[in-house]
Amino acid sequence: MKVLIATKNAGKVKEFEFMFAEMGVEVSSLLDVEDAPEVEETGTTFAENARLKAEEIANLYNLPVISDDSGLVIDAIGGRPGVFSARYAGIEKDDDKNMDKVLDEMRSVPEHERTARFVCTLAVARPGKATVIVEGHCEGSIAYKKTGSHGFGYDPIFLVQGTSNTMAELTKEEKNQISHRAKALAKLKDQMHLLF
Ligand SMILES: O=P(O)(O)OP(=O)(O)OP(=O)(O)OC[C@H]1O[C@@H](n2cnc3c(O)ncnc32)[C@H](O)[C@@H]1O
Ligand SMILES: [Mg+2]
Repeated sequence: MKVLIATKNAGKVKEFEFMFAEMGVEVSSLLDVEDAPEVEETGTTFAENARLKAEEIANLYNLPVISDDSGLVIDAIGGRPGVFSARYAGIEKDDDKNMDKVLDEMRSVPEHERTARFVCTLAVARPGKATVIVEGHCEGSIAYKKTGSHGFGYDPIFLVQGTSNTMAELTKEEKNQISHRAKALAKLKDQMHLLF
């Protein structure tokens, strides 16, 4: 069994490969597809963007697909970067620049006001059928500096709630136990038949 994930983010692909392997399912992504389109993320919510990405790719290749729209929501700055997480510091999707921008905006925010969460919205789209959308959250707070080298995106500045570790200090096994992406995928577990 194989499922197409409608994403070009290599960090997401690795996590899906790991989580789907436990279910005996192989994963491919738009990184394996020549000339895959760049779907414009014009939505104002994770769910709208997840739907846009999944439906465009499902209709184009006439296959069931899963898309992932995710990001970091920080309370002290009005929920930013939110749906702009990938391109917060510019269109070139530079994780380091994105984190630097967040750290800079959060420099004078005291510890108890640094609460944040990762959100992951997954959409399952099938040609000619209704799209299914699920969401997972992972609570935490924003560190004052980057620590750790695992994971991707904002992981080095995200302190996991109830620990003194950033998400980037966790092993992939640990992250995939508690992450927003793992929680969202768990909600799809009894709907896997939609994909095959
Ligand atoms: O749209 P696709 O092709 O899937 O890839 P993308 O990188 O553009 O993905 P999004 O539009 O969903 O943007 C989400 C951004 O949020 C961040 N992000 C999402 N999940 C994360 C995670 O588990 N850890 C750290 N950062 C994460 C990361 O910077 C992503 O680029
Ligand atoms: Mg994107």
